[in-house]
Amino acid sequence: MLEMSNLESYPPLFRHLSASPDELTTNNSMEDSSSSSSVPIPVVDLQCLSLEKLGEACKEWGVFRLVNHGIPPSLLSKLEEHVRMLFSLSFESKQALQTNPLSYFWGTPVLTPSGAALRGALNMNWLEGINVPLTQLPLFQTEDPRLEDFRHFLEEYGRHLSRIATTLFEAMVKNLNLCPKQSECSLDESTGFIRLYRYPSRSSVNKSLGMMEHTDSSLLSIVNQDQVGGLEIFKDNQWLLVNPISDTLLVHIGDMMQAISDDQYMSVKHRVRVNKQEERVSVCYFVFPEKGNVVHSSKYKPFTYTEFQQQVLNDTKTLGYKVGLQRFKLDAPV
Ligand SMILES: O=C(O)CCC(=O)C(=O)O
Ligand SMILES: [Fe+2]
Repeated sequence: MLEMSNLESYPPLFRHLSASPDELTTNNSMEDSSSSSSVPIPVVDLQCLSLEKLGEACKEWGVFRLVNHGIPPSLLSKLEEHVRMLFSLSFESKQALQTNPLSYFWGTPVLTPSGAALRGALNMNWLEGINVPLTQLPLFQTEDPRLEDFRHFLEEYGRHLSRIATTLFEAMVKNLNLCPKQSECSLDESTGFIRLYRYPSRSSVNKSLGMMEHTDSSLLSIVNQDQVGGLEIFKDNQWLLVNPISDTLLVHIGDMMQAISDDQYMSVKHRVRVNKQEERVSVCYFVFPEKGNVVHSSKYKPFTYTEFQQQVLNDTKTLGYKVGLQRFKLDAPV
């Protein structure tokens, strides 16, 4: 059940579903067991960056922990504090953020900006989020000093993330030894955006996903999760829990990076499990190729990120899920 004290901060549909748990019996195949033991996710040190270790992690796992990333721990904890504060605002106040460059969403936003296109409550992500396009953050005007502080923290965090993503991308391009045509497709810092998430706790339902399984469409995604945990990656046919480690970031290879690398790097499938007792927050950064850049690969038809994104949107609307890179395989049906 959602916390009573905080009830007015949740979207009305969540309050309703929480009161009648049977409606959210998902078909998300949560029966498969998930190991709660810590898994040996590779660790990459940004200060002493080894191309070999980085390459191995991207090829075998598609995900790694990043240490010595240069973000002060005090900034990370301030950010988490402010994310919690922001989500604890009333549902109406969060909806009002919509008028700023920020946008507030909940459930499964691709399908349902307003919650209208849900097929019952099946497959609904049990989360609320705030989308922050970093280049537009200076336009965020507020009279509320707490939100003003929040903007500053986000701006500072965004600068760190741009630096980290660029450093990692350049190292990956070196590690892959791409031919000039492949390396034409480059990371565009101005595409970077941050998503803040809150996954409400859900003690009354046994089987529930906060976010359904997916791969990210980005070049790289960088996740900063709190100590509650719940993020799982799919490897060797099983779901593995990614235990949170404080002051450590998690970097995912996205679909665009997989395509550029000729499938040498893997865009890792992942999902988020809801915690029964505690709500979880995370701060995720995504970055993409330059708009007009064509992805050239021996495995895929040439395509731009804009075309990819359009295809994902069409598939999500018509099929209810993302097909992803398979659509662009050289031998894919037209
Ligand atoms: O909240 C998380 O830890 C992961 C979120 C995620 O996978 C995404 O936004 O694509
Ligand atoms: Fe993701």
